[in-house]
This record gives sequence, structure tokens and C-alpha cells, in this order.
Amino acid sequence: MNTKRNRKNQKSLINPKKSASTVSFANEFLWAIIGLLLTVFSTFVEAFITNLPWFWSEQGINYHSLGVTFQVGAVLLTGCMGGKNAGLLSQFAYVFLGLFWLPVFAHGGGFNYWQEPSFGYVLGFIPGAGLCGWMAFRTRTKIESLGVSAIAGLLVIHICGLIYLVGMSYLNPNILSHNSLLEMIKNYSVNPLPGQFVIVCMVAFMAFILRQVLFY
Ligand SMILES: O=C(O)CCCC[C@@H]1SC[C@@H]2NC(=O)N[C@@H]21
Repeated sequence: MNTKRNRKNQKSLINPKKSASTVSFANEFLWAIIGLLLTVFSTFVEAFITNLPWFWSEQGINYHSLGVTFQVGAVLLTGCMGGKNAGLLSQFAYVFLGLFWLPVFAHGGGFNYWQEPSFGYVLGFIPGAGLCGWMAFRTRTKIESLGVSAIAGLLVIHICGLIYLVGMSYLNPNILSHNSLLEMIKNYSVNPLPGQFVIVCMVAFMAFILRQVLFY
């Protein structure tokens, strides 16, 4: 047992760059709550960017919508800041809240929301935030690894959403006909992707700065 621990210590001494960051239980719990609140509120906030600040005096401030909300950004930021457990817990709580209590999903809420063809994306928030959080704490804090973690989380959300859409069109064609399947895939996976990539960059940048400031 001791030999095992010694070997582990030696490894991190040999390659300190690779040593994983850790997050305390208190921080995990705090980020699970912050993540839940962020996800609830950001679902209703449209994401936008402005023109570059050095053009503000000439051109004024121009806003461009990214065509998505900050919802997915909140899910990924929770993973990047709180880790795997905070990501999983916050998104379990979000799905539970939406199904059993408040209309916190983009198109409302309630138990029948499972019939919403896009519900797979909401379910995907759970493994998406978990994977993003797990990856974001495997190495010391680097903006590249935070970006890769957020992209991996985003991919998982889309994979879950797509599986649910295809599954629903086969198992429940009354709700989602084969004809509208492509339209749904376009609406929920193809069209939002460019905006979501911009959000992934914002998430990686914000998480990097916050983790430097908060020393973890
Ligand atoms: O970020 C976006 O706006 C695109 C992602 C869409 C997520 C879908 S919208 C319907 C469903 N209900 C939710 O609360 N989210 C998913």
C-alpha cells in the first residue's frame, strides 16, 4: 500500500505538469447549486457577441445574436468549475426540477416533457456535464484542456439528443414523424453548433480565469 502511494508521489514529482487539479467536497456542493441556478436562468437568456472593443468608439457597440441561449454554456461551465460530481448533481437536479416542479426547460416543463422530441438534449446534460467535469480536473488547469473538456461535453449532449430524436421517430412516429426528423436534427444539432462553439470558447476562457483567481 505504502509502496503504491510512494510510486504515485514519485510520478507527480517526476512530471508535475501532469498532476491533476482537485476540488474539495464543499466546492463540489457549492458548484452543484451554482450550476443548477445558472442552468435554470441561462435557459431563458439569448447569447450574443459584440463587435471588438477597439471599434466601439468608431462604430458604436453592435450586438450579434448567436442564435442559441446560454443553457449549454451553463451546463459546461459547471463541469469545468465544479468537476464531475458537481456537473452530475446539478444536472440531475435540473432534470428533476423541470419534470416534477417548475417549467425550467426551454419549452416549459412537467412530467410530459419526456414526449418533447428534444428532451434527449436535456437528458444529455447529465453525462455531458459529468464528462466535461471529469476531464476538466484530470490535469492541472490549462485553457486548452478546459476547451477540450467542454467540446467533449457538448458532443455527448448532441449524441444523446440525436439518439433520442431517432429513437422517438421509430418508437413514437405519432409524435415525431420521419419527415420532421431531419427538421428537428437541423433545429437542435446543426443550426446551434456554430453558436455553441463560440460559447465553448467563452466557457473555457471564463473557467480558466476563475480557476486561477480561486487557486484551483
Ligand atoms: O442552446 C440552445 O439554445 C440550443 C440547445 C437546445 C436545447 C434544447 S431546446 C429544447 C430542449 N429543452 C431544453 O430546455 N433544452 C433542450
